[in-house]
Amino acid sequence: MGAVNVANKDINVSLAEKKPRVVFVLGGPGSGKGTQCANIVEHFHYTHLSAGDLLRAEIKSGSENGTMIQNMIKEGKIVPSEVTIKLLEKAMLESGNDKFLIDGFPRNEENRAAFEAVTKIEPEFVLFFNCPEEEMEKRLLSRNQGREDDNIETIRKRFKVFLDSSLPVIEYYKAKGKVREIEAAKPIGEVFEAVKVVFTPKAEKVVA
Ligand SMILES: Nc1ncnc2c1ncn2[C@@H]1O[C@H](COP(=O)(O)OP(=O)(O)O)[C@@H](O)[C@H]1O
Ligand SMILES: Nc1ccn([C@@H]2O[C@H](COP(=O)(O)OP(=O)(O)O)[C@@H](O)[C@H]2O)c(=O)n1
Ligand SMILES: [Mg+2]
Repeated sequence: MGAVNVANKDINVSLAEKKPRVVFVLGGPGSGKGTQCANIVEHFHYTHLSAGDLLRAEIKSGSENGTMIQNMIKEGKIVPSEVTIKLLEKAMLESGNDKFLIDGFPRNEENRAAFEAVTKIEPEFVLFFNCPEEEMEKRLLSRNQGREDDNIETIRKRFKVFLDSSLPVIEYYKAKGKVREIEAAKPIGEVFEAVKVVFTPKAEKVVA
């Protein structure tokens, strides 16, 4: 235990020193977070860290937390932030980059407060993909990535968790003027046009 704590403290200290730039990418399940993050990486050279992908990799790695994470994902529940934040911190340090898209995190108040307390990082802004449930449901049911949570029963639970726990986090950042909202129920290219505007520096926008 002692060694683990020392290692975590070191990670927190070196992340705080690096002061990475962070954009949180939020939106309901199937709103297009992962798809748009891939486009943003290509054009704006951020490193994409999906909390869900990191948790799924942790299950595959055979970690001692694997079974707990797998059960929570199957139920659409949010994994304790201690687990998710450790994975995010490790990935940030290993990447060597200094700007990150953190996709699917923070998903509840506990995620948000713990990340802030542990890393001392405030997001530059929050990119919020707003999409009607009906459209998200259609997309998830045809995603075809073999995910154990893309079935109608789990999807309904994830929608409820989004409304009850994740929307309040978006409201929290709205009150701070940090939310950049995108209408996500359009074709992928059109959504990305709106995303580009958010990421393009203001001076360049005037010239263009
Ligand atoms: N604008 C869009 N229009 C139609 N389908 C989309 C759009 N954006 C993403 N998709 C598809 O919807 C599914 C969910 O997208 P994904 O990016 O994985 O969303 P999220 O990460 O928010 O759950 C994927 O199969 C993806 O190809
Ligand atoms: N911050 C997070 C992100 C995801 N997760 C879990 O991982 C699942 C899938 O997350 P995801 O971001 O890959 O899902 P999508 O919104 O991309 O469809 C969630 O339903 C949660 O069970 C979590 O517990 N905590
Ligand atoms: Mg995703």
